[in-house]
Amino acid sequence: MRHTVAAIQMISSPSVPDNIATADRLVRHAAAAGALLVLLPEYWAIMGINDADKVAVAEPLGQGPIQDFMAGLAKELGIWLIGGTLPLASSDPLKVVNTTLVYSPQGESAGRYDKIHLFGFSQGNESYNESKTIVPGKNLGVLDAPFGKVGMSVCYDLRFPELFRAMGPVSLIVLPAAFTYTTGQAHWEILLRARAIENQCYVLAAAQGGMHPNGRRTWGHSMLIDPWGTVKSVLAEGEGVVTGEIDPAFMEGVRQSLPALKHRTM
Ligand SMILES: NC(=O)CC(=O)C(=O)O
Repeated sequence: MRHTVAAIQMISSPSVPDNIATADRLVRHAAAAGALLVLLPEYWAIMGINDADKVAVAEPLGQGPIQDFMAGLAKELGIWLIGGTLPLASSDPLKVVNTTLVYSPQGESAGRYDKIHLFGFSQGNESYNESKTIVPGKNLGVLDAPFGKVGMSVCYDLRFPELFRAMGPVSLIVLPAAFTYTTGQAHWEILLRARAIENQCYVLAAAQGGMHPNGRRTWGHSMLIDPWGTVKSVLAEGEGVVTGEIDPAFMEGVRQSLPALKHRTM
C-alpha cells in the first residue's frame, strides 16, 4: 500500500513561539494533503542568534512547550510527526542534546534519535563547531512505521554512510537538516541520492532553506528520493511543504532487479 509523506522546510528564527506557529501551519497543510508521516527540519524549534541560545530553551525529556505542541498536533491530525530536532537538556548545563522525537498518531512518544555526528566547518567567514554546545548521541534510531522500518539521522550524519548500513534494511531514511548554503550547494543532493541508491530505500530530507536572523544562510532543497535515486519532489528555497508517496512495491522491484543489498560481503 502506498503512503504519502511530507517534509517541512522552514527558515527558523530565535523565537520558539514563532517557530511553533510556522510549524503548526505547515504541518496542517501537509496533513491536509494526505501525509501520514510528516518530518520537521533540524533546529526547527530554534535557530538562535548565538549557538548557545538553544541551551536556554532546552526541555527535559517529556516536558515543555515544544514537546507538548508536537504530541498534541500528532494526535489531533492523526499523523506520525517526526520532530526534526529540538534541544533537550543534557547533563552538561552548557550543552544540549540535538534530538529527533517521534510521535505516533495517538500523540504518544514513539521514538528518539540524538544526532551522533557533530558538524564542524571553517572556510572564509563561515565557521561552525556544534561540539561547543551539543552533546553527541550514541545510539541508532530505527522506528517501525506502517510502511516498514524508518531509519533516523540528522544533517551532518549524511556524510557517514556506515551509520545507515548499521541500521539494517529500512524502507525510509529520514534526515532533518540545516545544511549550509555553501556545503549544500556542493554536496547535498549527491549525498542524499547516494544514500537512497546504496540502501535501496526512500530518503525524506527536511531542510532549513533561506536567510536566518542570525545571518546564517541555509541551502533548503527539502526532497523525497526513491530507491532508484530519482528525486520525486523538491522545494529549493523558502518555507513550504514537499510531499510524495512511499511505494513498497516499487522498492521491492528495485531490490529484486538489482539485488545489491544481498550481494554485500561485509
Ligand atoms: N549543518 C550540518 O550539520 C551539516 C552540514 O551543513 C554539512 O554537512 O555540510
